[in-house]
Amino acid sequence: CFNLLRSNSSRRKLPPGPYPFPIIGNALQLGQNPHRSLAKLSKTYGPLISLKIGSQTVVVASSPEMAKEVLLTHDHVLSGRTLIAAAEAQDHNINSMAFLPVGDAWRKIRKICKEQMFSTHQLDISEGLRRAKLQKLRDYVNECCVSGQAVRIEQAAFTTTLSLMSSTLFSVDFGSYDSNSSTQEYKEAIQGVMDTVSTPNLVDFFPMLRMIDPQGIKRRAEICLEKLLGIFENIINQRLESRRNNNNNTGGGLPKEKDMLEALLDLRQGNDEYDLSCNDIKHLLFDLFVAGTDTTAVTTEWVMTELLLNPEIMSNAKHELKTVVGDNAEIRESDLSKLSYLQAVIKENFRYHPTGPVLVPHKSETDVEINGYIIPKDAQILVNVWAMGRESSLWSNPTSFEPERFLDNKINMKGQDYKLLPYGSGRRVCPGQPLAHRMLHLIVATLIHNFDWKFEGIKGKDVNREEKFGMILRKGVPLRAIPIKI
Ligand code: HEM
Repeated sequence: CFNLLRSNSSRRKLPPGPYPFPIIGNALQLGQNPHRSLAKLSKTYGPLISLKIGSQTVVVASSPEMAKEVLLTHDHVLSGRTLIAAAEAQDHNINSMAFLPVGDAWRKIRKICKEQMFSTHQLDISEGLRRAKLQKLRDYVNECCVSGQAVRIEQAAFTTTLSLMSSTLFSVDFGSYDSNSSTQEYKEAIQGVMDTVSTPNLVDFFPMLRMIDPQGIKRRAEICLEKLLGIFENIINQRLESRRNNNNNTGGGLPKEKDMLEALLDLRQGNDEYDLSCNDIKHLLFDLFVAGTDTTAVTTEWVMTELLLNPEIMSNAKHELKTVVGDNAEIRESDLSKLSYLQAVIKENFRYHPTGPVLVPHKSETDVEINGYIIPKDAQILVNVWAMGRESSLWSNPTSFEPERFLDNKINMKGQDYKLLPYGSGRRVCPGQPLAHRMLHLIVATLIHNFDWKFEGIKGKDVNREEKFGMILRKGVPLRAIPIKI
């Protein structure tokens, strides 16, 4: 009885929201597209709402003001992560930057990422590793031109990001455009991990089911994580071996790799502040690899879809590339800052098709008061950036793709403009953004500077903007397009 009274009184102070059904709470109200259902609910109940999913309280912020409250004003207590069963596979949760609570271990990894791995200096010295991989993309699309074959854009973008990421991280090329190659295996493992962390798991909402794992999600996660972590362990061991051999070779060994693994291993020497164990490095490579590959590939597919659906915008972007890059097939990373129209296209894409529609869920570490409402300790916090991108009070013609809206303003994507937050903001902001920015612009620029594109099939019939919800918002129907050599 005491508990009942308590839950009723705390319910009164919670942000408003639909009344929860017993046991399941509001689960059925979320449907296939929770980002859209939550956007609708926020129209009824306001920009800060609360729901119950099983035993979990979920709070959703859907306006720039509420996003700022969550990600800036109260960021220090709202930057936790809800522990989900899938993340416990291979003890990843206790080693992972993406799942560790904000504390010393997490801070150390973030500092290394910011200052050492994703610094402009480190990215500049690893540029050469990426250049050759874009040549491979051009070669592949050229072959498709010759054979008149359509390119499955998400597949090609995935292979390219896999190639760019594995080269940047440890100078091994995992990406091959040959459909029978091991690329498919990596893809399955990476997307397997993404699926296991995105699929709503009953266990996470009804903890008493933990032992049973009724959907088998934890078991699947164990398989995918074991596979990828095993690959990274081998790569680290081989690199340690070759560093030892190089040190023993007094006549000057092989030139040092310029990749991030080498930078991480160099840092360990006599530097406690940056000292990560091999186990830490293995889990870090895993996080970067999984968080960086699929996100960038899916975003590329959305950008290409919009460019194909909007021929005038495609033509403007091509014209800018011709002016800045000239007839060179190769786009240099130093060209990117001069491509303001292309940058506007990518921003507009993030507004319209944010890759993480509700960011990655945060968790409140204590009770917090926002706008007179209590966000209880351990609540899951979502920021519905998808809803903000479609809000007509924030954007004119929100359902129309208009990169021009970003040409005359200084809105950036670094987390300072709360109406455009594709990488989040505050303590948990995406650490890989500087690399993502380069990869994304390079892949799109390479595809459109060197080729014309036309839809396979009839425009409008086969190509649409249907979405498939998950931690990443995928295209419902994959884009296939036919390249034409310019
Ligand atoms: C289009 C590309 C990308 C997008 C849209 C994106 C977006 C995001 C978002 C929204 C978050 C969650 C922020 C939050 O919790 O509030 C995040 C976290 C993260 N991202 Fe990215 N990301 C991208 C690419 C990358 C790349 C290339 C890497 C690494 C190489 C990366 C590594 C990470 C990691 C490790 C986290 C978790 C950080 C933490 O919890 O402390 N991401 N990203």
